[in-house]
Amino acid sequence: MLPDLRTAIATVCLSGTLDDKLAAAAAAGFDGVELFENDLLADRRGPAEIRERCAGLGLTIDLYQPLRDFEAVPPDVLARNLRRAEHKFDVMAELGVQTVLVCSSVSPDAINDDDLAAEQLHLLASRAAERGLRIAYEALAWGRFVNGYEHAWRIVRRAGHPALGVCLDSFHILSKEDDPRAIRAIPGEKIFFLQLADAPVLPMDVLQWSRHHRLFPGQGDFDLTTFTRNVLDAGYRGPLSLEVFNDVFRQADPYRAAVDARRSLLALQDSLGLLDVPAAPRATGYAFAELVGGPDLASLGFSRTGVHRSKPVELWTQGDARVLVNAEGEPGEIGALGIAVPDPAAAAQRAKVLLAPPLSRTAGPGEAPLTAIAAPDGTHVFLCADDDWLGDFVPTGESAPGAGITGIDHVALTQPFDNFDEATLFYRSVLGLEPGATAEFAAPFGLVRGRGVSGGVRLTLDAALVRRGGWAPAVPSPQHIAFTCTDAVSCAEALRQSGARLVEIPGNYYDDLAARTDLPAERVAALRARSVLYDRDEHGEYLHFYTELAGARVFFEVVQRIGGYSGFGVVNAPVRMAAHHEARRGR
Ligand SMILES: O=C(O)c1ccc(O)c(O)c1
Ligand SMILES: [Mg+2]
Repeated sequence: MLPDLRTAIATVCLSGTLDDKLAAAAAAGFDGVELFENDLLADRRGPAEIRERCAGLGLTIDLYQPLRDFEAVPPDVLARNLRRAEHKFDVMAELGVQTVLVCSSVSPDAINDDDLAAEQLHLLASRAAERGLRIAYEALAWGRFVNGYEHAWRIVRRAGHPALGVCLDSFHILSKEDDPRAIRAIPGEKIFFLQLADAPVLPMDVLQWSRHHRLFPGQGDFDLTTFTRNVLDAGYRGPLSLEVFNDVFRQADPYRAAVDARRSLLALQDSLGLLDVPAAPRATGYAFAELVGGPDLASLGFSRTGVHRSKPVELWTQGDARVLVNAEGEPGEIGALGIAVPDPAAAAQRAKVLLAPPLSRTAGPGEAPLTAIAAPDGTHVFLCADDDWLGDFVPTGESAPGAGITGIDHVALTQPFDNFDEATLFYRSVLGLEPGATAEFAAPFGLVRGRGVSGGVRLTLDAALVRRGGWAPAVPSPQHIAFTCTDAVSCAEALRQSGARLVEIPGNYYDDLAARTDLPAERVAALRARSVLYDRDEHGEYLHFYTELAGARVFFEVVQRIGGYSGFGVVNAPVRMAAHHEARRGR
């Protein structure tokens, strides 16, 4: 039997007043909350009223937090701390919450003495037990003397009180690279609470890292699956609770952030085998990419091979590259992606369980029923079987010779910065695309962060880290479709001949390329003559070139992968961005 674990979220994760947070947590389907003390203090309602409000929303209060700087102090400080704790116990009784979090002391009053810490926590636990309450002791990674979970557990064991246990927080444990396997040595009933947070690995001060950069599970670099499995192996059956301090989430619409949060726990439960959901689809490629408005595809060698039976949509093809051009909507952006999956119904069921917003679509008579969901950036994602959907297009019989484009390599979707991590988790959990390393590069208008996600299809997500003032272009950053070819130099040559508008790359780029690589001079000359960019990694090479902007928000790339090159030519992005800006402004 799979344990049916409850899910909770700390109110500190979400934006707004306490009521905004509670309503959002309930709407996203959480079972409970960790009530952060400051959220209570700022609320006009008394604890009993807040308890009622939570009950009305179907939420339990699973933890009251935090009680700070309690243990291992001189007698006069202890007396003050007990008085403070008694007051909190009164509040907890009214709130109907049983467990309070005590985080390891950071106080200058604290003494480095485990026996004293154990003795004072024992005293606190016995006061709590008199009221039917319990104490969960958590090692903060920056605790003055106690900053590792094994140390906190030693103190709890030494104290030996049934109302005293540990709270395990994945951030404090994984940020220090502590081995989570030792968690299995803790009896499950002594793990009173489990807090989950992911984070990008950042070599920085751990307190700052924790307070600004935590992420929901699946969005960062930590292995939450192995971590949580260890906790469950120990016998813990309490809630899976998110405690994520993040500057962006704290300003985001709490309803949206709560859904993102809940999706992260559903995906984690799935990775642990605890969720009844179809496995992530194994995408087999792009069925199509859909552009809104009409950029010129003929000059790229595409043929208009079909027109939709009932909608103002044309099908343009070249090799296996299929682009739909939709006449309806804001011109010049990527409106939709068609992803080919072996079992669209199963993929749709998974998307539903993982809270992907469904899009209602009307299929005309005889047309293929396609499931579509909305990605966080608004892109419509169609889950397609084989080529069924092609039957919705009436063939035109048109066929141009083509320019050597053979398929779709990747689609690059620019994200609003605030949705970057949400988008990564969406594509990862709903579609089973694995994120690659995050790269940052200096573009003409500031730092850009980018990340590929891939598995059967490749996508890149990028976002400007900040956008301020009126100097940077007001138009949203462009998106692009990258096509594959087998010979980038000859493809660029052919497209140039046929009048395609390709980006011209400055000579400085090639001078530098010759200086930093061992490429033969003729090869550099051939790249230079056609403005083809170059990159390589330990697996292979990447040759690529770009079209000018073909609408307000879109351009095309053509790429040739040689060997097992797995990147996206990110090093070359700033050169391309400068060229696009120049063209937009009028050289
Ligand atoms: O940053 C903090 O102070 C803090 C408080 C409570 C926690 O559970 C925690 O992990 C961190
Ligand atoms: Mg914590």
